[in-house]
Amino acid sequence: MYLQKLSIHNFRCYSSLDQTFDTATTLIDGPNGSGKTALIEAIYWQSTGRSFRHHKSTDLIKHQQDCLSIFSEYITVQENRFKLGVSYSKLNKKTIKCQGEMIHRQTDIAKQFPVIAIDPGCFLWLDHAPAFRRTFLDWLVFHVKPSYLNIWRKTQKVQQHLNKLLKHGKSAEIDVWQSQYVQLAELTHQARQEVFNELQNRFNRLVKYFLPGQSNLFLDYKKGWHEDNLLDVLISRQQVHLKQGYIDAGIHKADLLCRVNNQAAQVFLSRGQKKLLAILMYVIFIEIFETENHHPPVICLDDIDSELDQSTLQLLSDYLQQKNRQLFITTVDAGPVRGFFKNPKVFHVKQDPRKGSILSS
Ligand SMILES: Nc1ncnc2c1ncn2[C@@H]1O[C@H](COP(=O)(O)OP(=O)(O)OP(=O)(O)O)[C@@H](O)[C@H]1O
Repeated sequence: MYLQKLSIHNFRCYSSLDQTFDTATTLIDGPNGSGKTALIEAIYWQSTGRSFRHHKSTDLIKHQQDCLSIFSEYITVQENRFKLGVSYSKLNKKTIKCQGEMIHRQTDIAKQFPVIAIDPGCFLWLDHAPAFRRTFLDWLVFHVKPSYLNIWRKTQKVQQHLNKLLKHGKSAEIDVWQSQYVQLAELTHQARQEVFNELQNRFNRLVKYFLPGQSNLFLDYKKGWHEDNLLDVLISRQQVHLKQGYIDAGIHKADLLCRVNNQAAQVFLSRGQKKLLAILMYVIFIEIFETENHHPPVICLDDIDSELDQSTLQLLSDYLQQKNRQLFITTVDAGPVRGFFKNPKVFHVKQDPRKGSILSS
């Protein structure tokens, strides 16, 4: 599946854009603030309903406009054409249409037209708070095990209720809810552990390939409680939990830890190595996604070249270009990076005072 046509109206700095692409890598270059990221953000937002820059959707509407819309045409491996249109107005009204039919759930679109974005926020994978890596792991588990979403939601609900009881000191009910929480937390942990094992295998393989000098780099999964039995932990800490009004051990404390020689990797690795490692985590996600879904997602990589040296860039671009993946890559200057890709299509973005951002080849 690849994105062949894209029309953007009133999305951030774009008033109107109509562009066709092919399966070759698309390099988008231009000065700071010209609209490179906004272009891949539009592709990502249309599929997922979210911006990777964590802004409210209303911020995406071009200033002084009331509504944005994005139309695209995807071509499947069997050469079938799918027309997709998403519009969003300041009144929070969103309309999604596929082949002219109204679609009510964004997740149906995200599944059918998957787009994965790797942006500078992702590059801080190691430096982010644990919640970021936990969400990353959960995101991976949701894709591998669709039933996980249900378990995860139930666990969150029971945990919220348990915390409410602790806050109001309702000790009589706590035991029952604690046991229920432990059962669900164990299921959540098991699913995370299984997917983590797969993640770890792939991580070890990719580190050997991309960072051969870092043979002491290890990825670990912390489940969120220290002892084997979570119930024992909750019972022994109940007085503390009653005092603070919440449990401090459980699935909300899980994390992925990366170590070099038993030292936290984030304090040891260079900025470029940390960026590469972060990209590798998303490469693993892409690989696992492809294994589960049998087709590659569209990959958007923002600001690829900063902090990566030439040989790393070559390795990475060779790796990403396998399996007919469609890549959209932004860079301030395509000149030095175009040689890393097979016949890339280069587009230049610039701001026009009247028309907003415009694209030229
Ligand atoms: N809702 C909006 N309406 C109009 N313009 C906007 C809106 N939101 C953001 N912009 C502008 O869009 C422009 C493009 O931003 P974008 O992040 O895409 O630039 P970029 O080319 O990726 O820059 P950099 O190289 O610095 O990362 C910016 O100048 C920004 O001020």
